[in-house]
Amino acid sequence: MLQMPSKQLISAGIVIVAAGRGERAGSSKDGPKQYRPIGGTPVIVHTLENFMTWELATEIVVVIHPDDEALFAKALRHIISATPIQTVHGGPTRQQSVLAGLRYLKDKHVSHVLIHDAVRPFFDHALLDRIAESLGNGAAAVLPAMPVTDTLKRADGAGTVLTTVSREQLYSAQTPQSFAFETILDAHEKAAASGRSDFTDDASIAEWLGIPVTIVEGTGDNVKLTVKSDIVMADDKLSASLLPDVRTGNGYDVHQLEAGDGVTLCGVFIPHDQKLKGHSDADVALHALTDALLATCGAGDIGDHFPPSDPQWKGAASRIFIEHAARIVRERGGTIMNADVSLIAEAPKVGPHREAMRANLSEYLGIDLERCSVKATTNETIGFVGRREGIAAIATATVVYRGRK
Ligand SMILES: Nc1ccn([C@@H]2O[C@H](COP(=O)(O)OP(=O)(O)OP(=O)(O)O)[C@@H](O)[C@H]2O)c(=O)n1
Ligand SMILES: C[C@](O)(CO)[C@H](O)COP(=O)(O)O
Repeated sequence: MLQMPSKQLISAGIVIVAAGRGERAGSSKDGPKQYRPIGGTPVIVHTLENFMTWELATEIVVVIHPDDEALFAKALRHIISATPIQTVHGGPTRQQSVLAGLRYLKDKHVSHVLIHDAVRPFFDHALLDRIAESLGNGAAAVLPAMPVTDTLKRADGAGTVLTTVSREQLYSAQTPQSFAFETILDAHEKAAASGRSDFTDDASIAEWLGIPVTIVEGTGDNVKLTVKSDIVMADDKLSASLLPDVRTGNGYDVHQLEAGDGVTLCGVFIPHDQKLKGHSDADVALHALTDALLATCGAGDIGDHFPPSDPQWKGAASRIFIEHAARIVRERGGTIMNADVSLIAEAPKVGPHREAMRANLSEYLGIDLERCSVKATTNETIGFVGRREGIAAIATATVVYRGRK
């Protein structure tokens, strides 16, 4: 007779707790740590996709904070699968959030439940299968854990070591902690009724009631993203496996010359017997470079952002325009790698001012001087440039955006 693998005997509800505030990770414009991008995608999306592609997951509920509705909806836009995801609101402690998720699953006919921290995105299906196998073999409570490998110290509040603690028999607890559904729901209800809300994991609630907890081997990668450096490390790890997304943009601009006292090029004023005509300071070089930057992320051109018809830009320093473009690039995940400007002018001479111009670009764009280049050529006395009727500029920007898998 064909034997079913014991993991197939379970129908697994999944509770993903994501209602924490992530205080230890510090604040960020992306919201609490579960919504911060790693490798370009919010942490919680990695976690969700990992469960959604596991064959035994029958029902997934995500426990979110009431303030995070919009953040969660935005994160979901990264998910291609049509699998519906339910949400419920969590409570002030992890324990209360888990109970909210378990209560949601009450009438969903799942035999077992896997309870997981949203901020542990790096588990794999092999771990889930080990857990399911153990549950299928009759374990009431399964804890993925790793033996402690560091030497452990107990210290006083001032940071002085009091003693070395033996690591024998010590394990570091991970999630998903997994249970026979009715058993853990009942245990959580009892813990809540007792007035306790300080259990930091679900296995400890089972232990509190004398329910045996079986350890299965966790994975070294299944770390909880707790502090800021955990998130930086996770981002580096994922970003390294992404394809580089290098984009170049070019820009071109011309301004007419008329009688005057000097021209401003790359933010440097050069005394001259002519000036450039324009609505702003007519810095043709910065205008071309602004367009080049905007072109790396399809953000239109300088006129879209600073219409010449708008009186507020009359006489404006073009530094405003280029800093605005650099900000847009950064907001869209870009890192400016190189900025290259070629000026085409019969006069004045650019050479003596070139280093000052590069220094300005470096300051405006917030990048190293060696990534900023300014070159100049005459037009060999021909054409409108050669007749000193105008100055032209061509610019190229190179930007690396966060890559894609
Ligand atoms: N009231 C809470 C507290 C925590 N969690 C979730 O439980 C997991 C446990 O991770 P933890 O690092 O403790 O998260 P936070 O409580 O957010 O972190 P902190 O203590 O630094 O504020 C996280 O996915 C977190 O969102 C939750 O759902 N509800
Ligand atoms: C559930 C848990 O992730 C297992 O390691 C952990 O107990 C959460 O505890 P924390 O104190 O909220 O970090």
